[in-house]
Amino acid sequence: MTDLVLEVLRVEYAYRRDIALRGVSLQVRPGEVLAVTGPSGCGKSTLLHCAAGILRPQAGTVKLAGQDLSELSEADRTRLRRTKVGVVMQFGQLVPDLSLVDNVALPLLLEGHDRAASRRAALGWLERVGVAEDAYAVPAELSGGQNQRAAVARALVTGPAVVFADEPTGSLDSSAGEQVLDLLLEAARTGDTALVVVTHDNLVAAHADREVRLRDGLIQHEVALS
Ligand SMILES: Nc1ncnc2c1ncn2[C@@H]1O[C@H](COP(=O)(O)OP(=O)(O)OP(=O)(O)O)[C@@H](O)[C@H]1O
Repeated sequence: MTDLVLEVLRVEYAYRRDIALRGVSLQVRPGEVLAVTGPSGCGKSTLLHCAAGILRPQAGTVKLAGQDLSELSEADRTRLRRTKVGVVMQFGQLVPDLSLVDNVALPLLLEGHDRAASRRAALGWLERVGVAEDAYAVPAELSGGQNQRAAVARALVTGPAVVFADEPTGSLDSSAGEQVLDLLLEAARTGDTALVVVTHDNLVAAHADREVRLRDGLIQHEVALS
């Protein structure tokens, strides 16, 4: 039994002729915070999408919560993503027509939980991230910081094994960014949810346990930070 929540082994990914990853390997333990850094275009987002099971690498393997993604059917991959993975993107990417509470309840509803229980859990998470008073507003009525807090709540509501965050503070001012970062770090420190965060933000990287720096689709170096 391996004590790893994520294992990426010699992963390669190309968008037609544009090679984004040239054989990247990394491992993440439960509750660990890994920052993925590097210059624009080096492959950070592609790595995150491969690790989260959103993109299928052309070579190499990704094991998420002990399961080799290449051995799963599309339906099983989707199910694993829904139950074990939370995702936070730079601009929240909430469903625009749904209120915050319905956005956060959505992953639970998709898993077949009943509506009342899903909404109760969603409200609880909106409270924890500090936007409960905005629960019935739609994203366009709220600030980027409020939306991003709700996106964090949506990522955590299923109790995932790992949260993948792509520049989660990139669209926020520094105070809103720090609050969102604190919420993600708290989930890692207290809930054993690992966090893999792509970032250009030195503050985010400084809070990680480890930093993996990419360059031209390869790991340039890996640093233990704590
Ligand atoms: N959908 C796509 N189609 C074609 N090429 C792509 C696509 N997405 C990314 N690429 C290319 O793959 C390479 C890696 O891109 P990726 O977005 O993973 O890098 P990144 O490090 O996350 O960049 P940034 O910091 O600017 O977000 C780049 O050369 C990019 O142009």
